[in-house]
Amino acid sequence: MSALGDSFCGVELVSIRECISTSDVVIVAIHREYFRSTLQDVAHLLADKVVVDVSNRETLKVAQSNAEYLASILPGASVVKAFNSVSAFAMDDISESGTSPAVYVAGNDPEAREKVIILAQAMGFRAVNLGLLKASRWMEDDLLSVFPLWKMPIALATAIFVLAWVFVVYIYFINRDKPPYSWEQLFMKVLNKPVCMTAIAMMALTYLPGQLASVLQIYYGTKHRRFPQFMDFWLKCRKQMGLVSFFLVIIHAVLSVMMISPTYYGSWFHKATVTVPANSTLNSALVLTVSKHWMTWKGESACLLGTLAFVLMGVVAVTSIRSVGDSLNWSEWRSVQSNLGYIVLAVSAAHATVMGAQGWYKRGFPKVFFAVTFLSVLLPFLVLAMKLAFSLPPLSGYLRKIRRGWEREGARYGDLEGGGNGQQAYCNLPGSSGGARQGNGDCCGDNIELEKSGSGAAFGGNKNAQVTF
Ligand SMILES: NC(=O)C1=CN([C@@H]2O[C@H](COP(=O)(O)OP(=O)(O)OC[C@H]3O[C@@H](n4cnc5c(N)ncnc54)[C@H](OP(=O)(O)O)[C@@H]3O)[C@@H](O)[C@H]2O)C=CC1
Ligand SMILES: [Fe+3]
Repeated sequence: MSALGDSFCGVELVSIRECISTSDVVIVAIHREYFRSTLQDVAHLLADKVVVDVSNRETLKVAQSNAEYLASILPGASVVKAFNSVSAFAMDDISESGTSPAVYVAGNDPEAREKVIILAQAMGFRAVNLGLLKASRWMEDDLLSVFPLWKMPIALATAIFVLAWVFVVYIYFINRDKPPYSWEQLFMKVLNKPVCMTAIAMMALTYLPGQLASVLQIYYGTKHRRFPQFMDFWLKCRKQMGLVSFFLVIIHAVLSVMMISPTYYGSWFHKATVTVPANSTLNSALVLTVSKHWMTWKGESACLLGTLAFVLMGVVAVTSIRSVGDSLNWSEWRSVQSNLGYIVLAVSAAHATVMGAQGWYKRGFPKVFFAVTFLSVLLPFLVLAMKLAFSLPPLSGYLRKIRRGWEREGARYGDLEGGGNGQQAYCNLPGSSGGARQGNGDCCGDNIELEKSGSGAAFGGNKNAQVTF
């Protein structure tokens, strides 16, 4: 061993027994399958020591985490789960990167946990105390799931897009004797419509669960009841849904700008007409100069509203980046994520309304339901109407009371332990909405107390995701 030790850059190589006898904190850096064979003979030596499990699993959702399994092999030791989310590369890199990655720490013995937190901080990491060892299940699961919060928003956006595309093709190509567009326009002009419909629908769906949560809180008469599981998940995905919407808005804006011309947007431009007098006799060639293709009020206002929506949505999206969000205080973050978010939704709906309103009037009921712009604004206006209703008395005051802990007589508590996201055992998990029981009903997080475990504002996810208590 001493011969080998020279090649370990000053790290002393000793036997397991010697290592244990000379250390207060022992880091077990072996794979789970070797825990028992390696450690059961020295379990008595590890009694009263802090044993750190850094291992990871290969399968999701097991009844017992690696750390809990280790604790069962070492009953006398204080097992703490930590460092499993930090790769060997990150360990090496931390001194140069200038950043401090998070190390999550969980263990049943608070003193042992504190020791490991101090150790992690001394190594340059940002330690996050996750509480009891049960949280190690989440710590191990988390590394195995790939973009868990993106799957639903992307699947939903794809489904809406496909439906919208089929609808657009039907109303413009199949349901018309003389299609208004050529098949050559399928790639931009026609495609841009379902893109726009999907973008605005996703934007509305980002803010809808916050409003539905308000409905549920009023119905329950208390905030101390979990939301249904799908609501909890929906609330958690709002950031991803908002970003999916933003990416679609970028595509819509670029496609629209490329097509802006009287040929593509006839009603946005004044017609340039040349009148040849009926009795004129032309002795020379007639020269027609067609100019003055400036936009009508409709074209200009639609462009203005579209640009405003795009830029403001960019601001909301940028503040959803954690490092940017962290630089804002609570009020600033809330103003952007909630108030500005609803303004973006309203401006986007106004953009589509300006473009379509004349057409809706001409079509009349029920043909108006075949108008792309009309269908696009239904959901946004529903969400905005709900937001308005919950922001005005008497509902605003009633909701505020509920969110500050007041409970209606005969409040519907439901099954407190059922539902939720199954993560309630470890309430302060990063990125979790902490179970829907305290889930913040409102996108805007009207209630700061809720934010500790609440789901934060719509787009930004959970501002206080890293809060530990
Ligand atoms: N590598 C990484 O970036 C990260 C790793 N982890 C976790 O750390 C642990 C170690 O990972 P890593 O170092 O990459 O893996 P390695 O395979 O490189 O190392 C495994 C270690 O386990 C020992 N070992 C192998 N077989 C046995 C056995 N039969 N009995 C006893 N000990 C044995 C090895 O000892 P020997 O040298 O004598 O063969 C070696 O020290 C794993 O649980 C992993 O999940 C966690 C986060 C990041
Ligand atoms: Fe548009």
